[in-house]
Amino acid sequence: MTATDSAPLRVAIHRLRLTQFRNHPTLDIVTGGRDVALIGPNGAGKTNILEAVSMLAPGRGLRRATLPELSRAEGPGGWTVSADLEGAFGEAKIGTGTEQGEGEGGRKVRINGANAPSAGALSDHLRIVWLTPSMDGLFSGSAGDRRRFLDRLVLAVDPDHGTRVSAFERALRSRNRLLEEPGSDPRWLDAVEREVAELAVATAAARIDTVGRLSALIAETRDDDDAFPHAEISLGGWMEGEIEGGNAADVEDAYRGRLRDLRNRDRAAGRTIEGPHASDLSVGHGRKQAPAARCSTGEQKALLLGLVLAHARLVARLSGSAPVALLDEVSAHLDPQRRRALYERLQQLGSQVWMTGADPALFDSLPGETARFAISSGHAEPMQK
Ligand SMILES: Nc1ncnc2c1ncn2[C@@H]1O[C@H](COP(=O)(O)OP(=O)(O)OP(=O)(O)O)[C@@H](O)[C@H]1O
Repeated sequence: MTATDSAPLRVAIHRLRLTQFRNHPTLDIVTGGRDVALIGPNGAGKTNILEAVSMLAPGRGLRRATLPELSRAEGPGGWTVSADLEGAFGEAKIGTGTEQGEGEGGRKVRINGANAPSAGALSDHLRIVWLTPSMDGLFSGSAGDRRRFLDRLVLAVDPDHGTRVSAFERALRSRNRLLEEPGSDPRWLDAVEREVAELAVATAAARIDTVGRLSALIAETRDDDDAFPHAEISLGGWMEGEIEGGNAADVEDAYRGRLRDLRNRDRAAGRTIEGPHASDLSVGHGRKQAPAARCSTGEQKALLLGLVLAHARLVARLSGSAPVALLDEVSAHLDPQRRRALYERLQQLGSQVWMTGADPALFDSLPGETARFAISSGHAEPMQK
């Protein structure tokens, strides 16, 4: 850590309870605030537990599942996840879930026994970051996957971002529908385009803010001998360029003008072609001065880890508390030196780390005390080292 970082507070989950979540009818894990290793064969339900923890943050969780998908297929419908924490405000109890038959509606959130207005309130108590095998192809995959990855980074910093992006996507869908309707009233289109433009600029501005802060932190802490190479990141898109060079209200007006001018083209395409829903996060390998997509598989993995670590540090710096880090199957794909470097980095930050793996030996070289559990459907059996 640099001198500019005051030590972030460790916020740890001391006890996690699930009911009717994926393959777990019930589950009770007492961690004592230590790092956690979830060990078990394929299909035991390890990732499901990390996914349950990820629901203790705003947004859709680490698999982007719908709420009904989370409830146990053989169960009555509805699910809950709750946790006892020790952190920023001393002890806290937070929980979320859906009730039987209400899976399609919103999820409920409870904090210290009272209903909270939205999932955003969870961020006052806990921030969460994660790394999963599905993120491996991020740099060579679709721009949409990178946007969703970026939106997740923004959400961990700015809890309102999820609502903003959802509202923007809803407004875009309304515009696309209106364009399709023959003879739709242009005044309706004007009104919807005003909303689209406002939400588009707010979405792009929040992304630019996080990318700017993350780039600055990476530049400030960069070390060319690091096990995790530094990434060079930027956002590409018409609107992003305009916002960086000008003022948000002007960009909103300009975008509204473009939407009006391009109605016929968008009508023919059946969608709105331009806007932040078409932007891309570009990532380069700083030391090699090469686009990430052109790096080897191992280099891409190290780059992604470096990015996730830098983001965890940014979250800690901005919120004052270290995020809980969920690492799904990360150990199995790293050489022992990098594995150790990753844990040490997260420990320095103060993060409670939740890891999964099929082989207990993967966790033998971990510094610090780790609570190990043998996982099977509905059971978490404490294990000795
Ligand atoms: N809604 C659901 N209801 C019941 N079971 C489910 C539900 N969703 C997923 N499962 C089951 O959960 C199991 C997968 O759990 P999970 O992905 O957590 O496994 P894992 O222990 O991480 O395995 P791996 O090591 O292969 O990644 C599968 O057997 C799957 O069929």
